[in-house]
Amino acid sequence: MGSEGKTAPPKVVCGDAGYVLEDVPHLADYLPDLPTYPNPLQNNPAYSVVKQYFVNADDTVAQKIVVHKDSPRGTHFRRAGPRQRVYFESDEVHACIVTCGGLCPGLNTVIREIVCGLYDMYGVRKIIGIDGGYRGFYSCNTIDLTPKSVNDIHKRGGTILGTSRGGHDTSKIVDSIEDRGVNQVYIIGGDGTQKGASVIFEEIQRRGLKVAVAGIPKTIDNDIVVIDKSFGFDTAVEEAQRAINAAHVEAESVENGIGVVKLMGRNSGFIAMYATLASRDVDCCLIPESPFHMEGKGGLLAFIERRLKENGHMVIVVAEGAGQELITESMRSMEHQDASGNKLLLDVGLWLSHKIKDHFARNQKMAINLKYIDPTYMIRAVPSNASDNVYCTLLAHSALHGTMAGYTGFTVGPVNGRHAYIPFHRITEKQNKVVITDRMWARLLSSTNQPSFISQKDIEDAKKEDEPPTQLSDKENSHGVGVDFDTSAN
Ligand SMILES: Nc1ncnc2c1ncn2[C@@H]1O[C@H](COP(=O)(O)OP(=O)(O)O)[C@@H](O)[C@H]1O
Ligand SMILES: O=P(O)(O)OC[C@H]1O[C@](O)(COP(=O)(O)O)[C@@H](O)[C@@H]1O
Ligand SMILES: [Mg+2]
Repeated sequence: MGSEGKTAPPKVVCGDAGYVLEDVPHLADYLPDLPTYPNPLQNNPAYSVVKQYFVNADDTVAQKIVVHKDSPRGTHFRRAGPRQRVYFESDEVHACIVTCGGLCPGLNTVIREIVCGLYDMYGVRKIIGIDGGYRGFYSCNTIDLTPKSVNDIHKRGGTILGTSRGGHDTSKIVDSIEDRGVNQVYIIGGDGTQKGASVIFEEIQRRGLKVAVAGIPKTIDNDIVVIDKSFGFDTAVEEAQRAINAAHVEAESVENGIGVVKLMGRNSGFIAMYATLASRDVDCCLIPESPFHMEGKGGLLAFIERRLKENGHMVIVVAEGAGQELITESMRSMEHQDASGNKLLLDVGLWLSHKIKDHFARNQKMAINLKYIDPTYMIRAVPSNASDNVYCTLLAHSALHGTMAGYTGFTVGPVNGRHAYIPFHRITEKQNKVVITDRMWARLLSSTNQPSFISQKDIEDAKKEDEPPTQLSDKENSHGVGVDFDTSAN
């Protein structure tokens, strides 16, 4: 089937005034003679009345929206949405959906909306779910998915398909795709999953198969670059408020009360930062991007003493990846990894709680009353909130419009509020991190009045970096927290 060849280089198109399109692959790139069909949406009673429903073939989305008079137009991505012509007939499509990596609110909503979208908009009838992440591709069990079977799943946390870490064997996965006759693969997962999706796509292309591969970015940590934010993040921040409120109530009810709340965030502290900014009850927020120290003037312990003297209580929010180097210094280093190769973290919340208790007990300066709350999995296991549900729907629709139109090897997501198809390599080349020399972290520091722990070297390093901004980093181009999604064309 088709011509077998090497992996194609990234598709980059340059235009006038510094315009660059970082395009995504298309089935026609390696299968040039594929037939096309009119998009069945043009006869769909709900959608046919929409003015300009189909996306113009040349529409692209700018990565940078704040520009200066003379600045080049910069990087663009192909705009997501339905096309006039599609590369699959309805009864030809055999789609599969897989969820990988850690849980995240909204996984079930994305699954539901892919199934219902393919059924209702494109008349697709063959959709299966892969059981338990990538390794499910080489088990016999698959789950038949219909609008009826997925009808209520968005009200539940987790993923009805199950998930796993590790177990990615590219050629076995593609063998399974080929053997089952699957021709559209929807892969929902984080940075690790998108790396896996990228190599699956490359192998499919190498074998010359008419199989479209779409990635839907999932990460509660919001550590995926380029896109405005990831689904489930808002829900997580909202759910974290309950834990912070509990910590605050406990802390202010006793003399010298300290509430320590640990939140998720392996390498990126977005949940902790936004939960802190939203709550206003937090006195100190510790994230992986901002190394801190305990002892001495300007250290965390001195700050705690000061805040307790001023207010009589305090709340500390700590992201799970914060202070790892401090813990490994004081314990024997344990370099363990999970099945996907992610570093296993030491419990910073417990460590911090012991350190604080020990400090006040040793110095006998004041009696403290510390409560440690670890709501991490409770925050991850809840169903998505209303706004994440709508966002998940748009992601699912953008993904299936893309595959029906023959695009492949892409991740879908909002870039400056407009959904775009982004090549895998742009999503997987680095992680999205809180930039501690940006305005958003400054807002946090000013709201908590905690020590910044930022050294002159951090400031110099940040100045040297000249990278395109990401949305939540609140650099020049970002929207900050709120992203107004244009729902009209997704
Ligand atoms: N570099 C990689 N190449 C291929 N597969 C990968 C890669 N990194 C991770 N994976 C696979 O992706 C899946 C999820 O990865 P993981 O890091 O656990 O979660 P997440 O996708 O949420 O970041 C696992 O099955 C893992 O084997
Ligand atoms: O206990 P698990 O399932 O390995 O998950 C823990 C990890 O999952 C996360 O919430 C999200 O990580 P992924 O996006 O890689 O799934 C991390 O913050 C956390 O370290
Ligand atoms: Mg990850």
